[in-house]
Amino acid sequence: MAETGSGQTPEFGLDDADLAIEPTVFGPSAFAGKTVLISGGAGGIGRATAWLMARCGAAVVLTGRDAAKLDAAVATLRAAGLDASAKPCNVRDPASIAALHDWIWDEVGGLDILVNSAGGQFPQAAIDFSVKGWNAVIDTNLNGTWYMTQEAGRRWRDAGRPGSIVSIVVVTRQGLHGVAHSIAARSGVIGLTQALAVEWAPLNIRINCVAPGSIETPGWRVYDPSVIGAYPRSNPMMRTATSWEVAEACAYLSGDGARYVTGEVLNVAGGGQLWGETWTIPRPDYFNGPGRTLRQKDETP
Ligand SMILES: CCCCCCCCCCC/C=C/C(=O)SCCNC(=O)CCNC(=O)[C@H](O)C(C)(C)COP(=O)(O)OP(=O)(O)OC[C@H]1O[C@@H](n2cnc3c(N)ncnc32)[C@H](O)[C@@H]1OP(=O)(O)O
Ligand SMILES: NC(=O)C1=CN([C@@H]2O[C@H](COP(=O)(O)OP(=O)(O)OC[C@H]3O[C@@H](n4cnc5c(N)ncnc54)[C@H](OP(=O)(O)O)[C@@H]3O)[C@@H](O)[C@H]2O)C=CC1
Repeated sequence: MAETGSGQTPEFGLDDADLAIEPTVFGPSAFAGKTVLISGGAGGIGRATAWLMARCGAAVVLTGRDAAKLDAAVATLRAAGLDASAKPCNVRDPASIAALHDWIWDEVGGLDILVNSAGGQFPQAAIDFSVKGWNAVIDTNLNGTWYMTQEAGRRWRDAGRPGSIVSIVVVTRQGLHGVAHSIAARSGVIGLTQALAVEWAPLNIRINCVAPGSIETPGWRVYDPSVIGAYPRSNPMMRTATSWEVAEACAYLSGDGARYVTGEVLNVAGGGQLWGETWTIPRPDYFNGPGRTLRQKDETP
């Protein structure tokens, strides 16, 4: 784990020095002339996506709540000769999203691609969720993604320009436990994506999701080391992955290579979506027993 250009040492994941040189399948002008807005752009996956697309010629605009974190990320991108800027915004606040888009359309010259990577949750047994905790996760991941998506869609419609959106979700169908609030929110984002893929096709707007598996990023700080230790075994490839591996999926789906793809969820999870279960809290004892045969069905597990 190395120092970031911002002087911060991330606990997990690639730093800016890594992101500046990671090899990519995309050519240096794959995103030339494109402006890409990335929420969560100073976080793990968002930052990797910013580096990848900027290295491929895009003007990247980062957003998130923490202005200092954004400024540091932009400084290292610019120091590498890349086109980057930032403006803080809370995705839970539609007014701050409108202000961000005003700035992008007035000062940056418009938008081509939106990557919704702002998000997260905390690990907790669902039965213990507080109302505030539930609302924080739903508001960030479902409402926040919707507010950002709707604002981008309206601007593209009004400008008569095409657009492309990629929203980062989680693998909802199988195997991720201890984050039921997030599964609920992300299932909403996936349903929204499928609905909008149809409604917005006439507007020439494509919309897709990427569902990452175990990706080492600073966001992992909220998980207990004992559960993080099991993440390499959360998929048949038996490893965790880098934010770069998710960034390449975002670049594919948002770019011209996916021009006939809309309404999809691309799992970038090493096959984890077909595998066993993963816990973000310690696995309850109930699931650690041998299980019961039919003859034993009335016994305590
Ligand atoms: C099947 C294949 C899949 C395999 C996958 C395998 C491995 C998966 C790895 C884990 C899965 C996902 C990982 C990630 O997504 S990591 C990257 C994302 N980053 C984060 O999650 C960072 C932390 N989360 C956040 O910052 C969230 O955005 C959050 C919504 C929690 C932040 O909101 P806010 O800033 O408003 O948070 P507050 O601190 O103000 O809290 C608001 C209330 O929320 C409750 N809360 C918060 N934290 C906890 C906690 N740790 N425990 C219990 N409750 C919590 C609480 O009510 C807060 O209010 P109070 O502070 O007043 O009590
Ligand atoms: N890492 C993993 O293993 C996995 C991650 N994911 C998902 O991928 C996405 C990116 O995660 P990752 O990069 O790992 O996590 P990080 O925590 O590193 O990045 C998330 C970013 O979201 C921003 N953010 C959070 N809340 C808000 C808000 N209300 N408004 C604006 N920005 C906000 C944060 O910036 P700031 O604090 O400045 O607001 C932060 O930089 C998340 O949705 C995450 O849940 C899904 C599956 C697995």
